[in-house]
Parts: sequence; structure tokens; C-alpha cells
Amino acid sequence: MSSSLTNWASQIIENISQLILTFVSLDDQIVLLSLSPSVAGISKAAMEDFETAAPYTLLGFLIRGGDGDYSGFMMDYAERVKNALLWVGLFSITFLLLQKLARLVRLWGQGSRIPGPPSPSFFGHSKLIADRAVGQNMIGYLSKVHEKYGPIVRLWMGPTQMLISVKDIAMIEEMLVKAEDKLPLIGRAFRLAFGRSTLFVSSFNKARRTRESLEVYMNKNLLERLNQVPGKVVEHVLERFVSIIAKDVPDSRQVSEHMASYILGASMFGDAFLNWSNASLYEELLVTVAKEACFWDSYRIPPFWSRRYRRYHFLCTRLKELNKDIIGESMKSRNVAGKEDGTTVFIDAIMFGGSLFHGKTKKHHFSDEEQCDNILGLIFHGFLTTASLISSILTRLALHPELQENIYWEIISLKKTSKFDPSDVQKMNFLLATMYESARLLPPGPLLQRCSLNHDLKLKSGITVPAGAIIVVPLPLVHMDYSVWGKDADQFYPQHFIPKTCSHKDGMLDEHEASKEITSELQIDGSFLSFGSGARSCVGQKFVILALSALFASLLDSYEIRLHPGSDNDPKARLDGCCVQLHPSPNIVFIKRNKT
Ligand code: HEM
Repeated sequence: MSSSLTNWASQIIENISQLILTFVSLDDQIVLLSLSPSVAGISKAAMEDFETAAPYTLLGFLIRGGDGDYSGFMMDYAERVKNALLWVGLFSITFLLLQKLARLVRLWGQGSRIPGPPSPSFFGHSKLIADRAVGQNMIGYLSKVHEKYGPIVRLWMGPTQMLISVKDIAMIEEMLVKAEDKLPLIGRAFRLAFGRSTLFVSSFNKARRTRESLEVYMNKNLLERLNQVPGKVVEHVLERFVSIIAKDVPDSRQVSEHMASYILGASMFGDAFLNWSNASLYEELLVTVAKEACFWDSYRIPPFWSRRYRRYHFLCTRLKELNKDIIGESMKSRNVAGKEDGTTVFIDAIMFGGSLFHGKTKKHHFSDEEQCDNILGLIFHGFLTTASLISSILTRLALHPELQENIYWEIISLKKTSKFDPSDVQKMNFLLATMYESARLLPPGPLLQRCSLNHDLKLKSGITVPAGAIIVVPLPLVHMDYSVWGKDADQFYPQHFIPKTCSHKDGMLDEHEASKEITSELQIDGSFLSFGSGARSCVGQKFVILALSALFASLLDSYEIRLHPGSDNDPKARLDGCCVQLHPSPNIVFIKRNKT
């Protein structure tokens, strides 16, 4: 038995050396050792050559078998290979499952150490929140659980998904610095409507470089343009207003959508946007897509079979086309102007320099298509949030005429010393405080959302938030916390942002103080979170506050905003689509000031 084995082994070794030679002589017709010659890619002629030229090769042995019974050996061999593969597969799957199970057990263990209500069912609280009554008032539900379980609360959204809600300012600050990623859902939501974005992606590492350059760009170049934009936007808005009131009395929401699209369009695309014949259509599509986006984004797999979805997709495609169109117009006007003036630097920086939106590596720059998607994603986020904030400001001003008088007083005071210039808004503390207060009482997005994709977060309090948990900050609870904002926390009161020590009338700054950073003279700390905070905070914050202040200064310089007689004067905050709005949106009118 042992001698036959030795013979067999030596025959194999001999055959291997012959086989190598045979392989060389058979060109490339033999692909690899295989179970059947046809599968191995051996032609019939080659097979005959092979058998006569190398009757004792390894391949020959395998095909013919040592004693001529090759089929039995091959079957046995195939069986062993199959079994080996099955075992490898089984081990890999078991290993992966065990890994997942270990992660799950760890998650449950970590979760059980964070206070929170027990899971009501296998589906956790997601089923509860999907319930209309609770879902509509998610903040109310979070308020109740925070009251019962403390400033950090854990909710199970299913057996594998944990939601952590944080209400304590110090914890929020720490969490927003440490949790640098966003929920993957956010990236998907934007991709569905507008393609790829370098900004609103989940991984912070992927967004970091683009964020940094965009922030520098917005705080420098876009703000420099503020002197030119607001006056023109007010003119356009009022022109449109006149055409709307010929048919209907506009509500603050319609006016705010119009203002938001014009202020963003004119800042980003320059005068080309103001002269563009499709500007109204672009705005209409933005509004329609924005209304539907949140609904369709809730689907894991988009329902391509639904006619309504296909219509939505069509509108997104049309919006993309118009976006390309206005980018083209903006670039054309740059060529006509023949110089890089303020009106087109934004588009230049993106489309030509390629320096604004970076690719994944230094060498990789995005294609024009990807750059257009990035611009649209930015406009979409900016439009939704800015329109919601403008609507809130318009409503507050219409409901509180005394606020308008304070702001008008600031404008008049400035005019006494020099000709009013929109960039002077940096000196108008009361106006700035009105912007912040509107954003505080009605943050466009009621929940800040973050996560840490790869690492657990160890908080100073000793709590560990597991990687992948959804972290939310319920802004209304933080912004209406009596212990932070005082007993009038739920009231609209711009003085919340004006330091008590400010000696100027209604908080207006003198020339010297105003030259400092805008926010340094207002009382803005970690408890104001409408623009987020930490690693992924909004890069448009400074631009929006100054642009809207300039816009309202230009408007209030010439007009008073009034409630239309009979209009509702007690609107309530309600989540509408992706943003919070006041409902019902009051009808407003602009009355020309008598400046005699
Ligand atoms: C009233 C207007 C706006 C509000 C209330 C707002 C609010 C926010 C909030 C809450 C976030 C998430 C912050 C966080 O998770 O900590 C955000 C992110 C962002 N915002 Fe805004 N935003 C506004 C306007 C704008 C505008 C006009 C732009 C630029 C044109 C802009 C650019 C961005 C960008 C690029 C991000 C993403 C940052 C990232 O994911 O890394 N925002 N914004």
C-alpha cells in the first residue's frame, strides 16, 4: 500500500515537470486544470496532440486516471472541491453572522446603559412614531421622554437601530463636535432629486475640503456682493408682488419663496439671474420639488412604477436642466463682461477654477455635470431654509409693528451720518437680533441630525454612544428652555440676543463696535442652534443673516409690512414638507412709507 503511494507520488512529481513543458508547447489553448477538457478550453486537436505528446502528464493522469478509471477520480475530486468550498462559505457566513450578533449584543448592552423607555414592540418606537398622532408631534413626544428620563434619552427604532436625543447644552456641544458624520439617508435624499453632492454626504472626511473652501468663499466673496444685491432683489420682489396682488392677496409664504429664490439666485448667479426669463419657472419647480422631496425620500427603494413618482422625477430632471441653463447664462454674461466681476465669481470658482467643489482627491476634479448637481443641492437646501426663515420674519414683523419702528429707527440713525448702505446692517443690532430671534423661535429644521459612522463616542458624562446610532437634537426644546432663555423663552423678543450691558438705544452699535465680527456684540452662544454647531454646522449662516438683514433693511427703508385685514393673527408652527412653517400663513401687504 505504502509503496503504491510512493509510486503514485513520484509519478505525480514527474508529471508536474512534464506538465509545465506541455503547457508551454500547447500555446494558450489550455486555460487551467479543469474538470472537463471542453470547460478547460482545450480544443479537440490540442487534446489529441496532448495525449500522444504527453501520455503521462498530470493532466493526462487526471483525465485518463492512473488505471484508466478517470471518471471516478474526477468525480471524487469535484466532490472534495465542492465540499471544501461549501465549508469555506459556511465558515465565512457564520463568522459574519457572529460578528453581527456580537455587534448587536454590544449595541444592546451599550443602549441599556442609556436611560430611555422600554421598546414597545419588535419594531421599537419607529412604529409608534409612524403613528400619525405621535409622528406629527415628534418634538412633543421627545419632550415627554426627556422629562421622564433626563437630558439624554435612548429610543429603539427597531432591534438594530438606536436613536439618541440630547437636550442638555453642554452635552450637545460636545456631541456635535465629536459626531462628525450625517445619516446616510441625507446623502441618499439629495442624490435622488439632484444627483451627487460633495457637501451633503454622510462621511465628514468626504465633505471636509469642500466645506472649508465653500465657507471661506461665502464669507468673503458673496458678502462683498451684498452691497449690490438687496436693493435689486427688493425691486424685483415688489414688481412680482404687484403682479400677484392683481390676481390675489399674497401670503407671507409666497412672498418669502420669491425673496429666497431671488436673493440666492442673484448672489450666486449674478445679474444673469435677475434678467433670466425662466427665473419664475425655476422658483416654481424648486417649490414643487421641495414639497415632494421629503415624501419620496422616505422610500428606501423609489417606487418607479408609481405615476406620481415618475412625475416627480420628471420635475427634478426639468429643474436640473434649468439649473444648467442659468449656469450657462451666468457664464455667458461673464464672457460678455470680459472680466471677473463680483456677479460671476461664484460660478467661475466652481466651473472654471474648479477650486470650490473638490473631488475625492486633489487630482480628481468633478465633471461639469457633478458641479451642476452640487450647485443645485446647495440652492435647494439654501432655498428651503431661507424661505422658511423669511416667512417667519415677515410674519413676526407684520404681527409686531413696533419691531418695524425700531428697525426703521436704526436705518434713520445710520442715514444721519452717511448714505445708507446695505453693508451697514452689521451696525444694526436690533435688526440682526430680529433675524436671530426669528430663527430661534422657528428653526427651519426642528431636529439636528448627526451620527458617528465608525467610532463610538465617549462623552465626558461617562455615557458611550455607539457608532451608527442616530443622534438628534430637538431644537424647539433647547430653544424654549426656560432655564436658558428666561421665563419669556417662548415669546418673540429680539432682546434675547442683545446683551443687557448694551447701552445703545435698542441695542444699536456705534461705528467702532460694528466693525467687529457681527455676532460678537450679540449674545449668541451654544444655546442658539438653528444653524447647527460643531463639525457639520451650516456654512451659509453668516451669509444668510447678513443677506436677509440687508434685504429687510432695504425693504423697511421704503415700506411698512402690514397684516391684510381679516388675516389670521395667531399662526402656529407646523412641519410642512422638509421645513417648519407658520400656519396659516398670514396675508400681508406692503405700504409705501410717507417720507416727508
Ligand atoms: C436660513 C437659512 C439656513 C438655515 C437655517 C440653515 C441650517 C442648516 C443646518 C441646521 C445645517 C446642519 C447643521 C448641523 O448638522 O450641525 C446646515 C448645513 C449646511 N448648510 Fe445651511 N442653512 C441655511 C442656509 C444655507 C445657505 C444659504 C447655504 C449656502 C448657500 C447653506 C449651506 C449649508 C451647507 C453646505 C451645509 C452642510 C454642511 C455639512 O454637511 O457639512 N445653508 N444648514
